[in-house]
Amino acid sequence: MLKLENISVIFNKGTSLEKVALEDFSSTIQDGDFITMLGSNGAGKSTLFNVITGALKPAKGKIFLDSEDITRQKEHVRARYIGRLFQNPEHGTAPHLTVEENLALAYSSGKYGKFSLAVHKQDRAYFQEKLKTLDMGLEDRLKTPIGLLSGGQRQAVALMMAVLNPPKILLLDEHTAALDPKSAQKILEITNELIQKEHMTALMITHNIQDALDNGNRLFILNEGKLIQDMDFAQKSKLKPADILNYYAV
Ligand SMILES: Nc1ncnc2c1ncn2[C@@H]1O[C@H](COP(=O)(O)OP(=O)(O)OP(=O)(O)O)[C@@H](O)[C@H]1O
Repeated sequence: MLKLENISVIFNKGTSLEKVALEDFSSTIQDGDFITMLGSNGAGKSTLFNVITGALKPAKGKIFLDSEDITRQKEHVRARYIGRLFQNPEHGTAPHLTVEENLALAYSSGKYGKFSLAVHKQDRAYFQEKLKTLDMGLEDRLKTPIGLLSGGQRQAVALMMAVLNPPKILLLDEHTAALDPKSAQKILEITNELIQKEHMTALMITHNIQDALDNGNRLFILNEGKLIQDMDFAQKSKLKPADILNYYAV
């Protein structure tokens, strides 16, 4: 369980550029929840992710993981149980390193406690087996520099890197937005499969209303730093994209 209690984030406090990015944000996220998140540009969605990962310290409020207060816990410590994927598949992968070296980097940090490019024989077999489940032929591209892959292929590897040591919490920050519709659909399918198989708790930011309605068991809508809607599966299942538009800032 991840509990956010009265979280506020204020940028440039006390200056003419002061911006309240999150205001008294509270929510309890249950284990196994897959929450899709919508909201206007600047609503505070990425800020919320930054608070969860520890990249940003809130001005006010507390975060609990189960019963542990992690508000002051450093980002690198939280990285052991939080995975994050970004819009741009280039973010989080090293273009000049091969597919297997990128996977080794991600895997070694969790398994051996330090980053290493060395690809152990048994790990190579494990990477191949994992890539095969993507059904994109990537198991035959282990020696290809990742920068030579297409955006969709690269995002699939990035997703695999994020879950090689399955995190408790997976944060998806518009991770299909830069992909063509077919690749985006494929990555979403794989995302759903991995979340279920590894029993992860996930939050997914998207600007695609249909994707927000079709995926997950819960929907957050943010506006001006506040959680203005928190819908369960039954509530969101009744909605059509047009209904959601009413919640956007004009
Ligand atoms: N480092 C920062 N310094 C100052 N202001 C910031 C900073 N980061 C975010 N903001 C501001 O905080 C507000 C929330 O930004 P945030 O990136 O969380 O929005 P978002 O909902 O993710 O938007 P988008 O959909 O455009 O990605 C915005 O007004 C943004 O300009």
